[in-house]
Amino acid sequence: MEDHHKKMQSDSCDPDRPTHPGTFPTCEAGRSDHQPAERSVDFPVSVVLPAGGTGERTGLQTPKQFCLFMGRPLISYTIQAFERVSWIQSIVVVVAREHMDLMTDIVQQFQHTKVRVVPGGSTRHRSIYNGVLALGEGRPVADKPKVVLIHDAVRPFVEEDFLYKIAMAAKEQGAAGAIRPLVSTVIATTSEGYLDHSLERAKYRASEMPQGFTYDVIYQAYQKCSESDFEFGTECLHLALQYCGTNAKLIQGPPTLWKVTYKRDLAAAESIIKDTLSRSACAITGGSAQAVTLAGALQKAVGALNMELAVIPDLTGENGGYLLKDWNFIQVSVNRSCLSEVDALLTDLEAAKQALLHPLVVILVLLSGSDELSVSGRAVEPEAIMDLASAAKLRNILLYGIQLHQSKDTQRWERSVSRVAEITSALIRDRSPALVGQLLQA
Ligand SMILES: Nc1ccn([C@@H]2O[C@H](COP(=O)(O)OP(=O)(O)OP(=O)(O)O)[C@@H](O)[C@H]2O)c(=O)n1
Ligand SMILES: O=P(O)(O)OC[C@@H](O)[C@@H](O)[C@@H](O)CO
Repeated sequence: MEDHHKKMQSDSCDPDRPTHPGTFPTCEAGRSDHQPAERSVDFPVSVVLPAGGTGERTGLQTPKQFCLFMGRPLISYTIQAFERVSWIQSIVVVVAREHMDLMTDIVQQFQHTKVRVVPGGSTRHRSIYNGVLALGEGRPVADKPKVVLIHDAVRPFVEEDFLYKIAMAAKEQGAAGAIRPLVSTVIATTSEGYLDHSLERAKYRASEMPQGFTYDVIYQAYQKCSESDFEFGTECLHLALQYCGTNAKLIQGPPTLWKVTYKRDLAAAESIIKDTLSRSACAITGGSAQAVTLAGALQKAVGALNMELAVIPDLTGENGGYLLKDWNFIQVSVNRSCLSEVDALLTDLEAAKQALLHPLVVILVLLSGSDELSVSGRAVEPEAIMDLASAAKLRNILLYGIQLHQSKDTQRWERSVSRVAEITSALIRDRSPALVGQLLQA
């Protein structure tokens, strides 16, 4: 993680770790071909993302929702998780007044759609209420959402499937909420700090997010609740029951619904998202027999490292879809035009805008000692790769090089391919800035 944006305090979200550029997707995105089944929702659904807190429990100056993971703030991933859902019409992000400009910049920088930014309040409930009011103010009843999903902005790992369940239950029941089994037992303490009693854990659940409400229920609940509720309350479902007599439907959600609260959660979130980025890659061979053979061997070797490798000759026709599916590309080359092939790939990637939301990895795997290459007689100049990599970095693309040597000795060849696979996997997983532009030897 790293500190956000020029406007924020100069504070790294994780002073122990170097900051590095780049961005990454919402965890559930994985590959953008990971498209959940299209669902039809025949009523308008809007979202309120409370993001007006200070993140005090992280111990950082920068509020956790603005902490950067490879160049992109946490809240941008949460927004994307909702933006990708076709049946969600609008998203209201509620931030502290002093962060309104920052949040507007984030919306513009990462080209978020459907998003409105409104000022929060001194407590979470006040912020949520401001968001609910923003959904309805100045709009005729017909334009108000039927269902409002409320979700902490610091819970970036949310899937469409579960949002659908909550939205449908909220429509039917008036209110619905995510729950998870308790990990620890809940106890009550005496004023002197001794045990008063403990609750039977099996009878209780942790209330998580997202929650869903019909607009009328959540609006009325906030209209009727007390100042004490606004000041000290933490549970919207309770307000629906207390002030609207609406008993929320409770739905057990996946463990990924957890809330980023402490500093360790930031590290966990980054690790999960980096893992999502690293699960697949696309090898482009140019069609040459030697490159296809090498790519096939590489596909098998990275498969053993739990990475899925698609092998295609080029990115024309249907294969162009890979530009929008993947974030890791391996240009397998055996001839002297390898840098022009890489340059063409970089141009295609920039046109596809995949690097807007997260850093792309491009690895040139260069087979030297092959017939074509020996004919050209020219090895690739490391400086040329570095120059290309410097230009790519400006487009949020991390370019690396790996060179291996053709060998007729089967064992030596297999060892080389295995090393290429290990280096490739490490480069994709770590996205290290230090190795950008290097031509590593396998
Ligand atoms: N006045 C507030 C307080 C909190 N929140 C939001 O409510 C969500 C859950 O709250 P929490 O995890 O408590 O966030 P913080 O209040 O920022 O954390 P802390 O209590 O550690 O300061 C967060 O997205 C937070 O930004 C909000 O919109 N307005
Ligand atoms: O109390 P915090 O503001 O840290 O977090 C809010 C949580 O309490 C809330 O998200 C769930 O418990 C569901 O209401």
